[in-house]
Amino acid sequence: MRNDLKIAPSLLSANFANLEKDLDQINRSEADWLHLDVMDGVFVPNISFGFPVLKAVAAISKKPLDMHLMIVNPDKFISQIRDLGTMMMNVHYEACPHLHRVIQQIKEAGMKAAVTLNPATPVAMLSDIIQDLDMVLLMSVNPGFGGQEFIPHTLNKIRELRELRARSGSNALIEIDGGVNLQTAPLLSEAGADVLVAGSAVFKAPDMIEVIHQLKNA
Ligand SMILES: O=C(CO)[C@@H](O)[C@H](O)COP(=O)(O)O
Repeated sequence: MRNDLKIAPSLLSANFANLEKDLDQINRSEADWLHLDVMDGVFVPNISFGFPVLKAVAAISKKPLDMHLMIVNPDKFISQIRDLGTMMMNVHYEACPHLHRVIQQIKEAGMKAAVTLNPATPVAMLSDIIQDLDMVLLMSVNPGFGGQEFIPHTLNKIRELRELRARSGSNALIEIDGGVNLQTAPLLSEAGADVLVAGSAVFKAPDMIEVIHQLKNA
């Protein structure tokens, strides 16, 4: 069994009427990071939460913040994201025509930098940037909503990404987001994922702390 698999619960599936209670469970769990999905209604067909909520969450989260920006022009918000105490800033390949510049700006701001790929974007698109990345996030559903079904082709993409990573000498972690649960987590772990994001599998469970423990041991 691996002992290095990281779990990042996605707040999108939390009870927004009682965020403090849900965050207390995450704080007391074996979760490694807290995953925060910011949506703008333009890049994805949904709107989630913005800076007022992020500030309140950052103030009580004891887990490092893994910020997933599903927005156009994410470079406009780098300093505001950094000021929240963000550990990792994820931007979408599909949203950044000047990706190299954005990655450098994120790192200069003192955060780790990650690039996210939508399900239809090939891993090969990262061949000229992977050496600069701390992480690659592969979407295993189309971004915008929690509770969707896992796209099995993601398993092939993980294997391709591992090959690209090895060829380029990159240390980028591989994170998977969408449809992660107790059935898919062992497959993802075996394929070589380093970080699993789980929304509904965690926040809709009767015992969040126990589910996180089980995912961690997938
Ligand atoms: O980025 C997203 C959705 O766009 C995810 O982070 C979801 O929040 C994952 O939810 P589940 O598929 O685990 O319910």
